[in-house]
Amino acid sequence: MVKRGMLIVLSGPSGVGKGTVRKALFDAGDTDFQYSISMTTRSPREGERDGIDYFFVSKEQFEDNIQNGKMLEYAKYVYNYYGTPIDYVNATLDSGKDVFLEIEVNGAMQVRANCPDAVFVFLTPPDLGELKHRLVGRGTDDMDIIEKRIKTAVGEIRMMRNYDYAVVNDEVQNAVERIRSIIKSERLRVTRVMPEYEEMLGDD
Ligand SMILES: Nc1ncnc2c1ncn2[C@@H]1O[C@H](COP(=O)(O)OP(=O)(O)OP(=O)(O)O)[C@@H](O)[C@H]1O
Ligand SMILES: Nc1nc2c(ncn2[C@@H]2O[C@H](COP(=O)(O)O)[C@@H](O)[C@H]2O)c(=O)[nH]1
Repeated sequence: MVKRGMLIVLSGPSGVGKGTVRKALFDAGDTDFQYSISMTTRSPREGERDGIDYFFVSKEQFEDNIQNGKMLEYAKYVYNYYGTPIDYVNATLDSGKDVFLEIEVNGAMQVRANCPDAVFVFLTPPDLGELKHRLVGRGTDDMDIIEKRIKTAVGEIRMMRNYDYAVVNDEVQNAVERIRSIIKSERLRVTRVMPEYEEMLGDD
């Protein structure tokens, strides 16, 4: 029987650096996670491509997907829907591959309720001043949206207590190393390793 893959969920406020850290981790090439592309009703930013950065859909299409049970989780975040298509995640985990989700906190808590074996990592900024600096520096959002994202961030950081691990993104490489060591120890979790021994020992 194929051993089901590991599901890792990376959350943290907008602008903390989730995408940057995830790309650095993937680019290093020593982990083999499959990135789950999210669906959103947000308009594409300059340079973003449909089916690569997100699946960009209308509000009606997104709500249809919710009604038809096609989302593993979803949330409304600063005027738009964001969510994880369920079929890709299930098919990939069933094939034995590991899956990486990069999502906000309300969606992550839905995953927590439905996927107890998943690993939950919260990426934190060194402080709120630095978070704002990163959001402004990224140059993708108007100032009123940035203010809303910062305001939302305060509540999101309070949710950190519901995660398994907290990782500070001070330097990208440090954050990557911390996540790498979390993955390494999670692979040794007894509940993940035990089924192999149960198979080896048989029924007695
Ligand atoms: N450790 C870091 N030090 C300084 N700048 C960083 C660091 N990590 C990321 N950044 C910068 O912060 C900005 C936001 O990063 P990124 O887009 O990866 O955040 P995010 O958490 O994925 O945001 P969102 O949730 O909105 O997609 C980018 O300009 C990125 O280059
Ligand atoms: N609950 C979910 N949140 C998601 C998903 N994909 C992205 N996100 C989060 O939304 C905000 C805003 O993203 P942005 O691209 O507009 O900056 C950010 O926190 C993302 O992590 C998802 O599938 N589900």
